[in-house]
Amino acid sequence: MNYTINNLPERTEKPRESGYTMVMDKGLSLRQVEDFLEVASTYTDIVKLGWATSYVTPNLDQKIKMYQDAGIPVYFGGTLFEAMIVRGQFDDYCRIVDKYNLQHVEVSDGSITINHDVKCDYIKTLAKNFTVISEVGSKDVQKIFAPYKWIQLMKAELEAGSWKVIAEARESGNVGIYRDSGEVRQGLVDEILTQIPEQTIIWEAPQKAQQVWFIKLIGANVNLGNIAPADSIPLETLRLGIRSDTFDHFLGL
Ligand SMILES: O=C(O)[C@H](CS(=O)(=O)O)OP(=O)(O)O
Repeated sequence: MNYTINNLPERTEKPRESGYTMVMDKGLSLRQVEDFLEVASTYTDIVKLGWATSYVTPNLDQKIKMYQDAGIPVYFGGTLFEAMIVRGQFDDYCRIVDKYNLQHVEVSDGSITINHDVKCDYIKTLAKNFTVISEVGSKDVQKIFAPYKWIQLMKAELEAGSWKVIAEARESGNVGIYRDSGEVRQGLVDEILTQIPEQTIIWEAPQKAQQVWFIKLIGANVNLGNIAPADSIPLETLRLGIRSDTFDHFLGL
C-alpha cells in the first residue's frame, strides 16, 4: 500500500482461499489487459473470459498468457461449456481448455436444462484434471428455485468435486440470487449460509450495492465475482472500509 491507515479490516493475501475477486473480461484488448494488470493484479484472484467471448476475441492465446504471467488464472465462462455440450462437443471442449493451458473450468447449466446427476458427472470427470468451479442458478428470470433447492444443488456439486460454487447473477446482476431490480434475495442468501460454508461460494455481484451488501454481511473477505475490470480497485476500497458505503461498518472493529 502507498501509506498507512490504521485499523483496517484484515485482508487475506494471494493466493487466497477466501476474499476472492473474480473479474469478468468480456473482450478487453491486449493493451487494456496490460493496463488492467498494472493497477489491479494484486486485487484480482482469477479472470473469467465471460460466456463464449473467447470464441471471437482476437489474440486469445496472448491474452491468456498475459494473465497467467501475472499469476492470475483464467477460465472460460460456463456458457462456452454449455454451448459445446449441447452440441455433443465435450471432448472438443476439454481439448480447447488444454490447448490454452487452463487449470480452471466452469460447469454451469444457466442456459440449458440438463439432469443434475449428469451435471455432477461432468464435474466429477473434469475434477480429475482441472479445478472445477460450478455455477448454480438459472439465467432465466422465470426460473426461481426455492432456497432448499439451491442448497441441495450446491451441496451435490461440492461433493462431486467442485472447488467452489458460483451463485448466479449474470453480468447484469438481476437474476438468480437477485430480484430483477438487483435487490438481493436476502432470505435465500441467509438460508444458503446455514448449510453451505461461505468460503466455498463465489457470489456474483456486478453492482456496487450488491458488493456492499455482501461485504457487510460476510466481511472484507467475502468471495465476489463478475466484477468489471474497472471496478477492481473500487471493490478493494469497499472491502477495506475506505469508501463511504462501508466506512462505518468497519470502524470500531
Ligand atoms: O453467468 C454469468 O455471469 C455469465 C455472464 S452472462 O450471463 O452472459 O451475463 O455467464 P458465464 O458463461 O458464466 O460467463
